[in-house]
Amino acid sequence: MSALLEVENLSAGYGRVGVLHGLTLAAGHFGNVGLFGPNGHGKTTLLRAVSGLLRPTGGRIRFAGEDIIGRRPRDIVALGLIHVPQGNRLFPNLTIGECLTLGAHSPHARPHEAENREKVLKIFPKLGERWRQRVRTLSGGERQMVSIGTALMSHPSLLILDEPTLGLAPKVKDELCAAVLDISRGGVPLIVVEQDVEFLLELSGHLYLVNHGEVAAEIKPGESMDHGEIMRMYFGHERQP
Ligand SMILES: Nc1ncnc2c1ncn2[C@@H]1O[C@H](COP(=O)(O)OP(=O)(O)OP(=O)(O)O)[C@@H](O)[C@H]1O
Repeated sequence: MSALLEVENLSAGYGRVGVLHGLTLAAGHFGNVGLFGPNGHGKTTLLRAVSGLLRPTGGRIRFAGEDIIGRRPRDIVALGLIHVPQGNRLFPNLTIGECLTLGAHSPHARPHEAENREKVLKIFPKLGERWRQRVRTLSGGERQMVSIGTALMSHPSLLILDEPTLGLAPKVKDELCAAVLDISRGGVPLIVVEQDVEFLLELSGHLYLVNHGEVAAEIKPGESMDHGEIMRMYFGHERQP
């Protein structure tokens, strides 16, 4: 089966500082993909290049069979590749309802607005209960639900989540992880960056370790590496990142 997203020999960076050095990976052919690795080694840079927010200096990115390097982010969104970046990027004065409606703005998403709204409110019932509440008054966990809900309204064929549980309290994190698993069961393939490898293993059997701007290791479905083995690969010995 050919991959939905193919990244080949990708180089990218900021000014004269190179961050990605010939990174190659594929996603969307075995289901979900998990990315992990030390902080500052290029995961976010990779995702920004894939979604058109950063122009790579070399290599190829293909999505659904099309070369997407040089395309505008909004054209990449129109192809169904949706990226939820790290941190709070919502408009603070919009209500939850307005954010979700904005998510369905593109011509590709509009025909599916009602069906996607129903899905989002099933996954995150709280968003329906708080429909008219402004984003600036929401907790971190609730904002993350709005971000992911808005992305689902964009009718993704591949959804990228960059550290969706960053900075959340354990109980809220568990709720959000359960919602992400729910989304994946609904048939949308995911690429998820997370430091919590246990969660990534629950989500996917296909993981990439990104280190120094390259793929340092790939764990393919069926290789069934356990958490301890992955930690040894990561650190040379067993411990949490
Ligand atoms: N806008 C920017 N300008 C200059 N350097 C940047 C910029 N954004 C990121 N970098 C640098 O690029 C390198 C890779 O950062 P990146 O955010 O891709 O790493 P990461 O693996 O996603 O880390 P984390 O897990 O902490 O999010 C870091 O050294 C970072 O300081």
